[in-house]
Amino acid sequence: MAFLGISWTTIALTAVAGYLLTVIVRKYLGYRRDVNLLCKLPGMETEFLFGNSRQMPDLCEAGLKWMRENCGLRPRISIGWMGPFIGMVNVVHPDTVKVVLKSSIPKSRNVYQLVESWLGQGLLVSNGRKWARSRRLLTPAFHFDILKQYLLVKNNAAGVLVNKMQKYADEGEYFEVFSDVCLFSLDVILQCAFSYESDCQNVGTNHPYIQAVSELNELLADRFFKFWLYPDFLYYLTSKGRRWKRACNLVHTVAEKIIADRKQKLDEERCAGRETPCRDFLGILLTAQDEDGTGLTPGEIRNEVDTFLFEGHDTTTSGTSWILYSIAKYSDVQKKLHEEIDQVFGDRQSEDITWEDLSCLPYMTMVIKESLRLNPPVTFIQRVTDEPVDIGGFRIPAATNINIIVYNILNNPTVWKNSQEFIPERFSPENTDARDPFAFVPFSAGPRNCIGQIFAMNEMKTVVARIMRRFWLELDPDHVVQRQLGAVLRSKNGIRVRAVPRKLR
Ligand code: HEM
Repeated sequence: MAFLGISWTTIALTAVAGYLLTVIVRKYLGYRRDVNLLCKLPGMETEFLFGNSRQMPDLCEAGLKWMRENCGLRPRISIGWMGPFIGMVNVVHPDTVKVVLKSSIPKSRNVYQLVESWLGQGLLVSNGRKWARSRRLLTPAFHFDILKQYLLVKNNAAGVLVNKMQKYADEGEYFEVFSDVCLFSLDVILQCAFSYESDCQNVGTNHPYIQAVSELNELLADRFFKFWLYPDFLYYLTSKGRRWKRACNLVHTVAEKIIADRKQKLDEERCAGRETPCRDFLGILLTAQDEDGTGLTPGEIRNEVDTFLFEGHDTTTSGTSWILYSIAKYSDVQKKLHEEIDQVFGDRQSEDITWEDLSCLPYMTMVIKESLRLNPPVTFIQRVTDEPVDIGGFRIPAATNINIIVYNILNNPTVWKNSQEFIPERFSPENTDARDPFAFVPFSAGPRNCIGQIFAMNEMKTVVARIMRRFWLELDPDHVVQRQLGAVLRSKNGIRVRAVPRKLR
């Protein structure tokens, strides 16, 4: 069969080829239009084929300096190119950050997919309706009444840390802060999230569950900067990918067992008519329900428990460690802190921090905020536009990655005068009032802000107050601390301090 002498097969193939060509041309024109829009943004010179991807000197002090310098040159918005084709918009000023954080622009798959095999579609990773439902069901777990009862856990865990520090102090030794603070934070979150008494502060890093979590953190930081290992199927072919899988399995098995045990207990209580309202995080997760009575599935509960463990442990470790570092570095700040603590404690014997104490520590709160500003645990957040959006006077096309560079926002020299100086008074009420709230975003802001912000602030205040009650901290003068970017901001070579009992000074 033929039409005007041309076979139907030829006609069909020509039509398909024409259609494909049209699609390709339209895609290309769309791509050119988007690139032209992005090219209007200020940016650094690019390198052939590599774009700007090879220009950051390192992930330590030199890299941070480079980030600050670039922010000084382009203090609102800029474009960076990963290779020749992928444009990334960087927002570093309250005016531009605000547009992104206040919106519902979703999280980018690029970065968050790396943790999906561990955390699943938990609160940190999910988007849209799934995220909104989880956020609504989980918010009651952070009600003040619940946070109040966590204070006992935090005090007990801080007591273990302080006693450890006492031993170092008795021997007059400098010790590395980060690892002990990490065990403390893990102890707190394991008890609060899982009701899991791990004794990890005494067992140390040998506990299999703790080893697996710290291995996952280490592997995540390593993979984060190796974008060629982003596809899971490639990563799992490597030995690190196989280690990641093993560690994920172990963490999931432990979490599932704890959840099952707790569920069984709840069922038994219910059958025996001894049911009491659930006041803790895991209990709330197990009993949370939508209006139609649907609760979270076992998989969803595990994802949330894993999410809170991850978000609630490494971040507070980083935050607390950098606070202790700043206190040890600035002796005038430390003196003022001691004065405030002494006033709050009066002649009380107990070293426990009460709920009321937490709101009577204004200077400590300023010190914590200033430390979070200079050394934010989370340095970077990523979103991807789902439709065109206007930011800072520029049209940003759909499907563009937006980097909210938290570190640069908090160190932006056009927003923070003498930005590299440690000045807690920046956060006094009179200095805060005039500042745009989106200038200070260590916990992010807007609908996807940190749900654990108050939990974290309470934890940091409690442990720092307990340490300040007993000790004077000094930095090891022979140890130069090197900051390092990763899943959180940590120290490449640790933070070494000496704790001197205050009564001996
Ligand atoms: C100093 C400590 C902390 C800092 C600096 C911090 C910072 C942040 C930041 C910047 C985000 C936004 C991340 C993004 O958009 O990708 C976030 C989200 C989140 N944080 Fe925190 N965080 C801290 C402690 C905690 C704690 C203790 C918990 C839990 C107990 C927690 C749970 C979460 C969760 C679940 C999210 C996702 C919220 C959502 O998307 O709805 N964080 N945190």
